[in-house]
Amino acid sequence: MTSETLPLTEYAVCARGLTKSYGHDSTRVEALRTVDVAFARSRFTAIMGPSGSGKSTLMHCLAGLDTADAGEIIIGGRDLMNLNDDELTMMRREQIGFVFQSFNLVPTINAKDNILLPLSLAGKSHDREWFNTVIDALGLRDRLSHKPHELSGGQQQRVAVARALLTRPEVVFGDEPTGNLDSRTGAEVLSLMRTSTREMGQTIIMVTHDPAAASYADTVLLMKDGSIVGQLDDPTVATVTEALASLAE
Ligand SMILES: Nc1ncnc2c1ncn2[C@@H]1O[C@H](COP(=O)(O)OP(=O)(O)OP(=O)(O)O)[C@@H](O)[C@H]1O
Repeated sequence: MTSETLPLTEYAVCARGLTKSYGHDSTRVEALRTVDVAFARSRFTAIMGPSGSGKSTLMHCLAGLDTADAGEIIIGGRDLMNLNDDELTMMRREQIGFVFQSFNLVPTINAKDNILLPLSLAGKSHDREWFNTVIDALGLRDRLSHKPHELSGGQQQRVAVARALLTRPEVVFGDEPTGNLDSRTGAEVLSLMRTSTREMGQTIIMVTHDPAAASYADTVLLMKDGSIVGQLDDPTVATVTEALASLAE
């Protein structure tokens, strides 16, 4: 998925020359080694690789949750690396959606208010038609008045997905979004995420260790030692498992 194959405007997220290291001298770890990567719009991409290969660092830098040492990260036509703290906060609120393993819902408010929270924080009203489309696609209509503890894990994660989709962000980042769900519920959430790319044009980038989860993506990017070392299109559990095994050799 190099940025040479499509015009730059076709990419939701583009990064060039991304480097990030932790520690100093003998404890120095190069978590990202000059990574160039571009994520086409309306695609579902999974990032995989052995433990310590730099997946989370890459995702956190792309999402503006961590700062790279050098490079460019273009989202919605703006370079994240040049934004001040306030601009970055606005960018994360408006252009970026998040779905975490631990759902991260506010326990004291109901599902509807959780879904609307990013817009409420930005002082914006919601587009009712889009809200209805999202909650119907995610099967949440009869759960809106429930608080998170009154919902199953899968329902809570669907609320988190709805919250991420509601601002129509440039990109939704998922960090092991089905890591806390049983396999059937996880499959349900992943197919809804895939539907959002196909039917709503959403771009999704997900870090996962699970070949079954990755098989829902359009593309798998493979990382090793802080670099992207391969790509699998139309992945299946078998091709992902084989690719991961060959990375471990
Ligand atoms: N805060 C930190 N301080 C020091 N080193 C770190 C820190 N965060 C990550 N690293 C190191 O950077 C490298 C990449 O870590 P990262 O968490 O991005 O890998 P990962 O592929 O997401 O791993 P995992 O699959 O285990 O979650 C690893 O060697 C890790 O030990």
